[in-house]
Amino acid sequence: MRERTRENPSGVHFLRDRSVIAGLVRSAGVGPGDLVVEFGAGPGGITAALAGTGARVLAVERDEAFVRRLRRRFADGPVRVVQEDLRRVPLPRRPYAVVANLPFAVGTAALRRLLDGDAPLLGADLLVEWGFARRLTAAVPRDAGTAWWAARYELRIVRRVAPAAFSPAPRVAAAHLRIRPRAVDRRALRPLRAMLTAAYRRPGGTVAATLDAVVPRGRAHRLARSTGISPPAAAGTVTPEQWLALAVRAAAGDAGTGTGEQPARGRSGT
Ligand SMILES: C[S@@+](CC[C@H](N)C(=O)[O-])C[C@H]1O[C@@H](n2cnc3c(N)ncnc32)[C@H](O)[C@@H]1O
Repeated sequence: MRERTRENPSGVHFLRDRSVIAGLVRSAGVGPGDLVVEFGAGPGGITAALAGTGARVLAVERDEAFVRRLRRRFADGPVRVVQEDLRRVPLPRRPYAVVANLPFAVGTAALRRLLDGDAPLLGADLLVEWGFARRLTAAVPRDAGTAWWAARYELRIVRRVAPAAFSPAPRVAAAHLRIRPRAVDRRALRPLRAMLTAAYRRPGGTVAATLDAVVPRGRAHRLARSTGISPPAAAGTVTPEQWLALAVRAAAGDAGTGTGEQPARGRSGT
C-alpha cells in the first residue's frame, strides 16, 4: 500500500503482522521447484517467508536502498533481486506465482500487468487497498476491464487486514486478494472480449441485443437461453461468469447452431 502523509512521506506501509505474511505464503502454496515473483519486496519480510518455502523468488523492488539491503540479506538464498519498476519488469516465461503487499498507488497497474495479457500466471496472493478489492470482486464489475479479469480469473477476498498489521498504519484497511486462473477454452476469448465490449458500451441494452453484436443474426436468443440467461435481461446485470459461459457456448457452437459461432463481421468490437 502507498499513502503519503506528513508522518510517512514515502507513503510505504510495511507489513509487520506475521500471521498475515504466513497467510499470504500459505495461500500461494509454493514450494521447492516453484517460481514466485514478489512485487515491491521492500526490506524483505515477505521475501524471507517465501524463500523459506524452498521456492525460487524473483524479488522486484524499485528503491535502490531496499535493493542493496535485499541483496545483502539474501546473498546466499534462492532469491534473485532485480531493481525494476513492477509496471515494466520483464515477467518470467515459465509458470509463476505472485505474492505482494502492493504499493497502493500501483494496484491497478500491477493487475493490468498480471491479468490483461496471456502470462503463465499460476495465481496471485496480494494485499491491496480494501475498497479496491471490493470493486474487483463485485458480482457485476463496473467496467469492462475488471469484467475481463473477473471472467478469466477467480478473484476472491480471503480476509480483511486491519491497518494495525502495517507500520506505519495506513488510514484504510487492506484485503488479502486471491487470484486464480479459470480454465478457459482459448477459443472463447475473442467472443468474450466482444461481448464485454458491447455490454459495457450499452449496459441498459438487453442481453439479446448485446449478443446480436457478436453472433450471427438470429442466434442471440437461443444462445442466451442455452445458458439459462433471459434474453430481455439488461446486459448490465450479467456477471463475468455468465459472459464467460455465453462466450464458451458461442465458441463451441453448441447453442443449436452446429458450428462455432462466428463474430458478426464488423460488429464485434474486438
Ligand atoms: C507497501 S511496501 C511493501 C514492502 C514489503 N514487501 C512489505 O510488505 O513490508 C511497497 C514496496 O514497493 C516498492 N515500490 C513502490 N512502487 C514500486 C514500483 N513501481 N515498482 C517496484 N517497486 C515499487 C516500495 O519501494 C516498497 O518497498
